[in-house]
Amino acid sequence: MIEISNLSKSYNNGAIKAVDELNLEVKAGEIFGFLGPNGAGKTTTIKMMVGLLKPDNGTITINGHSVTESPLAAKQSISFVPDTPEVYEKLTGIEYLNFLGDAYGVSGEIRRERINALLDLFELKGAVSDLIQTYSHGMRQKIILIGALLHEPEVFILDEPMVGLDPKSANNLKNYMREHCNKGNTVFFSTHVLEVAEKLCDRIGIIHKGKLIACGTMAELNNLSEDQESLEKIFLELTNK
Ligand SMILES: Nc1ncnc2c1ncn2[C@@H]1O[C@H](COP(=O)(O)OP(=O)(O)OP(=O)(O)O)[C@@H](O)[C@H]1O
Repeated sequence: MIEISNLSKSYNNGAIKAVDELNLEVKAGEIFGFLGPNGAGKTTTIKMMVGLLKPDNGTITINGHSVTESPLAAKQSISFVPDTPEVYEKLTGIEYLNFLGDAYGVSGEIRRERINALLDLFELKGAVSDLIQTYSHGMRQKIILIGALLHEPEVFILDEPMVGLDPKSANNLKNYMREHCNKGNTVFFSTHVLEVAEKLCDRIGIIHKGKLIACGTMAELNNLSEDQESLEKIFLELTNK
């Protein structure tokens, strides 16, 4: 469960208000899609949620733990997939996964089983002994996803996760997200792919110029728009105001 209250963040000594008094709640068992135009404040919000940026104001609580007051407890239940697949290039895929298994305390048979299943799911088994520096963009994205899923996070946070994935892997990831939430976990992800958000998410939030301008189920968002045709139409109407 994620609770965000009055969250704000500025850059350049206040000249750029990236996130402005954001309030948001995502319940256990929900897939939440975070949408917004370029520069709206999605990545800044996500970086504060995972403890990579300090908020100017407001609070973020993950499964009851404040990200700023109890960062270790909060981070233990999070996995984060950033929008740029930067990863230790001098490790092989399997060395990287074992490193994360050690960091998150996933050991023995469970580690082996999960790594095998996830490598099969994302079709990366053939490359797992190669150095990550030889991986393509999509392969790097996949090894980061596998590493992030290794400890079966209660709260799975992803910044534009479909970018660089081939259609089959993207589909496998979407199915995984749904199964993960069906077990009572939470998924929060940002995307520009409105079709994915419309089909996959239980609820959607739209951020524009740092402010949450809409939030709800597709049915609730439909009620905010004169043109109830598609999420694309609703998004364009709301963010053009
Ligand atoms: N390190 C930084 N220093 C100064 N300004 C920044 C910094 N990072 C982001 N910004 C600004 O903050 C605002 C929000 O940026 P952010 O990256 O959070 O948007 P976003 O919604 O993730 O955009 P995109 O969809 O393009 O990835 C933008 O105006 C951006 O220029």
